[in-house]
Amino acid sequence: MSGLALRADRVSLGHGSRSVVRDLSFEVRPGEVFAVLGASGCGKSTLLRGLAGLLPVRDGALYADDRPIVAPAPERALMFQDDALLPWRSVRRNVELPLAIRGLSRTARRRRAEQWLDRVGLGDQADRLPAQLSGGMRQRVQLARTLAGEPRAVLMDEPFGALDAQTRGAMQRLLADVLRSTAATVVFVTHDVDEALFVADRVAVLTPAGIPTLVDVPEPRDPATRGTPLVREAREELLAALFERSPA
Ligand SMILES: Nc1ncnc2c1ncn2[C@@H]1O[C@H](COP(=O)(O)OP(=O)(O)OP(=O)(O)O)[C@@H](O)[C@H]1O
Repeated sequence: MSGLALRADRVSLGHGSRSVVRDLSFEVRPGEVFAVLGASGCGKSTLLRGLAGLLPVRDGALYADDRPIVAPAPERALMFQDDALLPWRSVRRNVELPLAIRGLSRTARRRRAEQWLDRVGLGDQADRLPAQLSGGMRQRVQLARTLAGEPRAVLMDEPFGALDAQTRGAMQRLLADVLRSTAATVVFVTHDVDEALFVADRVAVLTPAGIPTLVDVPEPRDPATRGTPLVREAREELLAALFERSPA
């Protein structure tokens, strides 16, 4: 399984009569973790829905491996901030859901769900209901469910936005860890510059002009490099792009 190459070619997206994203172009390389930052309301979620195939493009095009994206597909999985688990199904049966859709046998589904729950540290919670878990644990179940389906691209919309700082840090480290074992391409929308600098290989700041500012992350997903001069420099660059000013 290889990660999908994703591409926006002068794409415009919107809601009703209103265009939100205009003339936007960028490429995400296979297997890359690509974070998207931008002012509130600039269209980050709209872009993610477009990449998921949930929102038709108005102009230009979005591509997955050079095929135009026109509808949702299991190879592109979306993970939200909101708790999207089914409350009446046990944790294990929630993780089994994408596997059932893919037609895996009952035994294979169960085995794969249990493996993924182990990987996110919830092997002993499989029989509980989502309401019996904390918010952080529920996000771990969502992560397991998203990755268990072996998508070639994972589209994450502020997945840790609702968590407290400590749980959020733990989730970022867990994500970095589990991504090592998948080849999936990840597009990660966040408000948090430091989160982007930790989880991503490259960060895009959406600007109204359509050409995002792109910043390479030095030593991604290595907690030891947080705060090093190179990372501080990348941080300054991102903040400058976000606030549309030149670096000091
Ligand atoms: N379903 C919808 N119908 C109508 N307008 C919408 C819809 N979803 C989003 N919008 C509008 O589109 C604009 C962009 O919204 P979007 O959620 O994509 O921005 P965002 O950058 O993700 O914002 P935030 O950082 O605050 O989450 C906003 O003005 C929003 O009100």
